[in-house]
Amino acid sequence: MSTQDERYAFIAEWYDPNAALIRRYQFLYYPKDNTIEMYYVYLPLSLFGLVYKLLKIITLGMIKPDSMKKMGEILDLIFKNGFLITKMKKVSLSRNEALEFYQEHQSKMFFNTLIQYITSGPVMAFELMGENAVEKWRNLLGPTDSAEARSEAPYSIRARFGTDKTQNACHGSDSAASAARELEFFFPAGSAGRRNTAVFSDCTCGVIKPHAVLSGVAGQIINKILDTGFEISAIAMFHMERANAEEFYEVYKGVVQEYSSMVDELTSGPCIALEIRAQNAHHQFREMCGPADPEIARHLRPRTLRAMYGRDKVQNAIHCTDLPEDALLEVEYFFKILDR
Ligand SMILES: Nc1ncnc2c1ncn2[C@@H]1O[C@H](COP(=O)(O)OP(=O)(O)OP(=O)(O)O)[C@@H](O)[C@H]1O
Repeated sequence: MSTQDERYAFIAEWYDPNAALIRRYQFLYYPKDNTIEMYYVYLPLSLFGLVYKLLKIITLGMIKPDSMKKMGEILDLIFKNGFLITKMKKVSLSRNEALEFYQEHQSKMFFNTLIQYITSGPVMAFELMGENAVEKWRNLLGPTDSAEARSEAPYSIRARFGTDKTQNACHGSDSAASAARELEFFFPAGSAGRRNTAVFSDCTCGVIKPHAVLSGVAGQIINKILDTGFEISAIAMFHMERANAEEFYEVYKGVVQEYSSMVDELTSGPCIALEIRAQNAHHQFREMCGPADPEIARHLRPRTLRAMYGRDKVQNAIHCTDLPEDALLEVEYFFKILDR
């Protein structure tokens, strides 16, 4: 081949969060005129499913009722162990939903106890992505029995947060096939899935921004919010469309210079929306977030979330509702309108 005909071919993969699949592209680079060509490599959905299964790169994780108060620490461990969380939602399972989810255990002696336990309070389901995710997540969980976990795998999640054989902190799919079924149970393709747990009263809205989620500090932020005594009554991950982000930030349009950059940031990756409850939630939570500019926050209020996790006025770690009268509207925007 002459240098005139020379070309370099690359396969690039991009995880499309809206479609929840990996899109594959072929790039061709032609040195003779410095041009590129790009082709979308089409694989039917079923084949993508197969690829997922073969590579075992996604799995379902769930924080069980006994460990929901440790949600922040558990999420932090997940990020530190190199997983990507691509979907997440706090839900309350009804008895029928629990029976369906744990159908494979219906003949077991412990079945009734298990159903009672898993419906005793809200749980948090999440999709985890990473190399060999099914096995890696099960290893991080440790043995089923928390006591055994403490002696055999002392750094595992069940050793650290579990109580006994039933109350063992977290669940993980046991195979790629179970992962596919369980992910479909919580996050069915083409619909919002299980109902979120928002209560829409005495609340305010918090949104952990994409830069903070992508840099792996969302667990620490959630931990601090819980430690301060706020209730996180609803939580879900969103991948915002531009039109939605513009609508959400509508009140800042023409008022705040950074409006367009704020929209860019909110659409740059996954964000985590929270319904925060407390007495005087709006005021208290704003106090905890601190001044909008992290530089100012670091000088004046160094223990606030923006001082600790913010980078600049746009990437300031967390959004909190400005005006008390907008608090419920913002919570409704995420948990009634976007998560229908
Ligand atoms: N012997 C038991 N006594 C009481 N509860 C049990 C017992 N064995 C299992 N369980 C409960 O049932 C769940 C499902 O049991 P399974 O055998 O699938 O364990 P696992 O695969 O380690 O856990 P999980 O499916 O939740 O990830 C356990 O996580 C635990 O909550």
